[in-house]
Amino acid sequence: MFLRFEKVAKRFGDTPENQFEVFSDIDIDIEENQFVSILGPSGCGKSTLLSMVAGLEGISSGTIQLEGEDIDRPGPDRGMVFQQPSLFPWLTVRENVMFPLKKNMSKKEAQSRADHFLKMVHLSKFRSNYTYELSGGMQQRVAIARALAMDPKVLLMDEPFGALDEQTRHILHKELLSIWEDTQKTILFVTHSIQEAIKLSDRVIVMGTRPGQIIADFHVDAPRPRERDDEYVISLEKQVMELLEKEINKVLKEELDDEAVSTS
Ligand SMILES: Nc1ncnc2c1ncn2[C@@H]1O[C@H](COP(=O)(O)OP(=O)(O)OP(=O)(O)O)[C@@H](O)[C@H]1O
Repeated sequence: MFLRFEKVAKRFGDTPENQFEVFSDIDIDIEENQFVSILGPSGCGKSTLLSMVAGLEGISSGTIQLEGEDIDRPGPDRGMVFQQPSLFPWLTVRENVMFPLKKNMSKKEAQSRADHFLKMVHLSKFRSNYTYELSGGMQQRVAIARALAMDPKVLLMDEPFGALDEQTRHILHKELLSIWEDTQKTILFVTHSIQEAIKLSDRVIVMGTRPGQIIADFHVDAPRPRERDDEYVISLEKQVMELLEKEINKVLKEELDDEAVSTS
């Protein structure tokens, strides 16, 4: 299997008294080139799971393997895109994309690689601009180009379009799908949007909470581009919504109960 999660658990806290388990027994098998989204109520551990694949967060027990190798640290085979593009404002667009490349190749090679990926995200004209001169959507495209330029095997995206307006998000959905088709990357994509997950992905994994676990794994069996008024899409949206609503209500109820105890 290309990317395999086996009995993965995450606990925070360093003493038995303050330890809490975000999730346990997470098993997921992801094939190469698959586009997989992860949905779930706030706090169920979506970002933590992605950070563990990135090697930024330790694994408490279980294993995550990429092509049979245990993941235990960050590496160039995994590229991450966050909700905030986190670019260097003192560098130009091109220099931002070149930045992580310079360690492994000559300046000339890094430049030509950066230009290739800036073309892919339609930002060639802006390569000499500073990133603060760009809109939020354009900055996110720079972050995507930067992650792709490292030629990772897996692209990890944590709510990459969450802070963007609907129109920009729509454009970037189209761009991301076209990049995915061209580059054949495996994508793991965290989102809060059911529509976004169904529109983009081959699979939609739904996480529940308390305890964190996988409660559903939908294979989206519809050709792209997917229209929102397509009957299949509507029915899948409804199924996912019902599941998520139950989980969100569970979280709300626990939070209200906790509040009642702490104020009584
Ligand atoms: N470094 C940390 N130390 C302690 N607890 C943490 C740490 N990082 C995350 N948590 C906790 O772990 C749980 C899962 O957090 P995480 O951010 O992964 O959830 P999420 O599903 O991505 O949430 P959201 O949808 O709101 O972004 C939360 O209760 C959070 O408070």
